[in-house]
Amino acid sequence: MSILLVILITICYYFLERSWRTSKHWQFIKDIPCPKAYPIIGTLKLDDSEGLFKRNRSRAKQFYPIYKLWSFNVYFVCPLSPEDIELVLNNVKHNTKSDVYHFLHGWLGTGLLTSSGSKWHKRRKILTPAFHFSILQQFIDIFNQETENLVRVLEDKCHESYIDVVKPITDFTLYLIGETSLGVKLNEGLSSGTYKKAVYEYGHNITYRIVRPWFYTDFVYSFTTTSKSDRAAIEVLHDFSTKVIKERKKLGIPSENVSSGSYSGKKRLAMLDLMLRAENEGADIDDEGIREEVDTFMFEGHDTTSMAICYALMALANETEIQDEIRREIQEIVGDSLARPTFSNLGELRFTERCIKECLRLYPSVPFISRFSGAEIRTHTGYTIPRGANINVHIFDLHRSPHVWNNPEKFDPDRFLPENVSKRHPFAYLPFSAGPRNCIGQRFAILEIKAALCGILRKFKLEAVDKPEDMVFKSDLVLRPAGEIRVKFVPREIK
Ligand code: HEM
Repeated sequence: MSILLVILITICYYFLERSWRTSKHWQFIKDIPCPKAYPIIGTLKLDDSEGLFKRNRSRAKQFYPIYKLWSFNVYFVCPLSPEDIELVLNNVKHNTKSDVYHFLHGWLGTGLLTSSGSKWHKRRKILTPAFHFSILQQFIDIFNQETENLVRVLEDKCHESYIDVVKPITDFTLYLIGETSLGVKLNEGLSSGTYKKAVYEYGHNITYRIVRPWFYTDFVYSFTTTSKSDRAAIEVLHDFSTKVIKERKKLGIPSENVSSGSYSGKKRLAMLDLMLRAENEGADIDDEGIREEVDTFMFEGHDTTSMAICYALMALANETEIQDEIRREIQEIVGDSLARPTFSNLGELRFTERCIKECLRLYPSVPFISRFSGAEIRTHTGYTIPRGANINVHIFDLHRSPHVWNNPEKFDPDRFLPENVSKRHPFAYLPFSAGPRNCIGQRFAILEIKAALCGILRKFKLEAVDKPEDMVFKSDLVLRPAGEIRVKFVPREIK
């Protein structure tokens, strides 16, 4: 019996391997370099999230400018040079997200981040006005108010030898996205702690699934304990977003105040209000669609900025001169009093902005994105990526590539002086991605990070506890640390 089973398995293996090796896809990608591969399982490694993060970094070093990964009949091509990445991101033909985004559908449905085709196009058109300059300007008071609340939380804890900044900063960014884009106070009655826990759980499970191609099919995956934990997380996440929408609806559908240049020519509204009014006016969005976008924006709008601020605090604690220079700029533009920065003050903080850009280079909150090629791509390195390929863009590797950046590990905000930017390839720096599917919230994010740094650096001197070279990351939906992000906060005398 067991001999028969071995023969059967061997025959299956033989035919699987043969059909993959003779497939059209393999003919295109076979010459693209790849790590050591075995029959059938290919380059498969059952890494945990820390291991996967580390392994991807060493693959990028070893295989610049391009490599592939494959296992069974699933494969990913990973271009690493700005020239090849531009071919992928700057072409509407490759606008569709790859197979791995499918793992987010249970939570985010097909909202703006995960949708494609005409659905994505219509939603992007509805939502773009929610990030207009005039809307951001209206948010400045909320940014300042929440920053003051955050500073109070840090003051309460600053006698300790360090603060793990992840919790207070994530609360800050979550409350901020709630109050601005969603128009709801998340710190009042809604339990954001369970929401954050569910986000971590879901992200963790995605890495587990990514490295196991036999779980790419929903049916097979649905029998796993990880899938059970996904379902529990989704229940919490959807319960939270449903309550947010309910809270907002209690305040009534936004009125039809006439003004120009916005969705259907009316007054500019923040994200959730805009969608509620769009639904009310018969636009192509229903309750389910609104929930998808609330889930998408609540996640994209808080976890990304939270990580950006946390790493910025850690990096600046290790760069005392640069920290002082930012403080001098804030003092000059906003003043040394407790005066709240205005919208235009924040715009004028040019050195601070260069530092934020440098933080996002070294610590891109979204370290990895992925696309589905809608047409053949002839790379600059002479390979052809076939139509229908999953293409991974590792932003983290691009930003730390010695082929692209001099002394890439060094913190140097001067890289973002206009004269230096103009010497670089436009796709060398992509914290917010680029092309038609770039980040819709990037101006919001920069403004938020500036407001937070302005409030914190005026009140505290940051001292290093964790060093950049000691940071251990894990593969997740955002650039998450494996442990804490520790910074010492020393109160300053403010005149
Ligand atoms: C430092 C902060 C942020 C970073 C680094 C960041 C980065 C990115 C990146 C790299 C993408 C492309 C994702 C992909 O192609 O799969 C993206 C898309 C997106 N981001 Fe952000 N993001 C940030 C903040 C925000 C904020 C504050 C919001 C909302 C308020 C937001 C909402 C979105 C949405 C909805 C998309 C999908 C856009 C589309 O496909 O049309 N992001 N972001």
